[in-house]
Amino acid sequence: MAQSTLDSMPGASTGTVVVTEPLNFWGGKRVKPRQEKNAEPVFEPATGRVLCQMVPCGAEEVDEAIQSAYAAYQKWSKMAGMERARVMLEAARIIRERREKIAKLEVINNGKSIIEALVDIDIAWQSIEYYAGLAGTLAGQHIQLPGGAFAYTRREPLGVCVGIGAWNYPFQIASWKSAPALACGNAMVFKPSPMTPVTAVILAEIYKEAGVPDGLFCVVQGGAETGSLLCHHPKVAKVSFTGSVPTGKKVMEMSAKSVKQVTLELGGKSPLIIFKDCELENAVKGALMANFLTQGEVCCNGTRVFVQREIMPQFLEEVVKRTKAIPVGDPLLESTRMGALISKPQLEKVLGFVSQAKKEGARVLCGGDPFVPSDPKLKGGYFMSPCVLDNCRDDMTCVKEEIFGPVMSVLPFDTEEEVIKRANNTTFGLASGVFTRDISRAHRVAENLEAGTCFINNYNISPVEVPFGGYKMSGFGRENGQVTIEYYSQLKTVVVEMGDVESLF
Ligand SMILES: NC(=O)C1=CN([C@@H]2O[C@H](COP(=O)(O)OP(=O)(O)OC[C@H]3O[C@@H](n4cnc5c(N)ncnc54)[C@H](O)[C@@H]3O)[C@@H](O)[C@H]2O)C=CC1
Ligand SMILES: C[N+](C)(C)CCCC(=O)O
Repeated sequence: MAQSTLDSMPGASTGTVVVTEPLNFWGGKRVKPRQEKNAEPVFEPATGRVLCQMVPCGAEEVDEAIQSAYAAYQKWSKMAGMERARVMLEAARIIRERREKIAKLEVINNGKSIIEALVDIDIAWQSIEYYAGLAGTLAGQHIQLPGGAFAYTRREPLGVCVGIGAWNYPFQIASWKSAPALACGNAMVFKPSPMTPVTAVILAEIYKEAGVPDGLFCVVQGGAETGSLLCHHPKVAKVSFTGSVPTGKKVMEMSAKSVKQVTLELGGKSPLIIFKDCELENAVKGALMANFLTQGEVCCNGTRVFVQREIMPQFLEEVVKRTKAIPVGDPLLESTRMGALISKPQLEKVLGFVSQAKKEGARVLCGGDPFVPSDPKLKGGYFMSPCVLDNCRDDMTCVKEEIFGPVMSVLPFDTEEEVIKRANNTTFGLASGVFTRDISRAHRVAENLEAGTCFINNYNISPVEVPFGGYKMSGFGRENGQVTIEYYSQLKTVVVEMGDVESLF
């Protein structure tokens, strides 16, 4: 049953797959929803067809999943880091072996191109492999005290952690959250976005197959209500959330009631600054990478592209030429470079941003329209042509708000000082980028930008060794890199007396 969705993948094409297996997972197996009455249809973005039903978990189901995670945590946390590492390495190996099938299912549910989904799945197993490597290195400190006394610290897990995911990187987000959690000895209950429910449960099955105790990685389906049940549950020690700023604030508020730790990966409106001394072809490629991955539905996208005035004409000519050449269409074809947006409302929202931009005086240099591919089966898909906006000003809606679609806003600038001020004039602070051949300038700009990441002469690469996370309202806490161990563990201090107690009483 479990394997059957994946097993049907090799021959699957767009418009053919229906998922009927239960999508919840706890106690080491898939679990049928208790009542189907609140089922919501899940759509295949490339066709608009119903892919499956998502049935939200209620309070009893959430509690069952958390209890099962807690039981697994008690076993897993007692194992040596090296033993946990071995299981995690096996999980990474299985994902690598099934990468094509998992990527295909991800495409069918998310709409992104297969070429990107394969990279996503690779980054997912790499993250599990990376944290497996760290699991055996967790250690404390030994501190000498007077009179032979000493103290030592232990790095201990938190307990049951909750992961709440967005729909743009469904499998990758589940892996990025569970890998450091599991490496530290925690269990995780993961809730995917209700729009992309089908691949998290595949990860749960793979962890099980690799040998984790039953319940260690659970999946509960649902939306806001299920999410808030998770954030309120007394047995949950931490919530790691990826999504929008308004929901992130609610998650933090709910978690505060029982003092749960929180990691928030929220939205952005990141600046990409292109100086006239850049290598122009690389800067243009960087701008495309910064805006058009996953149909522009990426939180760290560099959607405010500041271009130094002297090179604006050449930049625009090249960026428009390349944007017009992006093959949009069937996301399962290897030649496709842009697939369908996640949903009809999201498509309408993004097109709404483009028409608002026009009203406010922006000029559409290309794209920004609904796109109907010639293949009849894609007629109901949520496609649009990637868009470049010129004549933008800092006060325009398209420059201030996160669009989450394939829309690049280009803004001219004159001086470094001016562009830093304008780049930082936002409540977001997730990422940033700079293209220049002047190395001092590159590092000076990186220092002065208020963002959790700055890419120099590239954009949107995400090696798992490198920490990722926001400044300002883009959130706090980090994912990936060594530092994330600190966000999934706590330090215990043990103080040891070797002599007599000197009592004041
Ligand atoms: N930073 C990022 O990676 C992402 C940002 N976004 C932004 O958010 C916008 C809306 O997308 P949504 O998927 O609706 O984002 P969202 O922030 O509403 O949802 C993200 C996750 O939180 C869950 N959730 C919703 N309400 C909750 C609550 N009250 N308590 C606990 N969990 C809750 C959702 O079910 C989903 O799993 C997008 O248009 C985009 O601007 C969306 C997805 C990813
Ligand atoms: C993989 N990467 C860097 C393109 C995006 C990851 C952040 C997100 O969830 O949007």
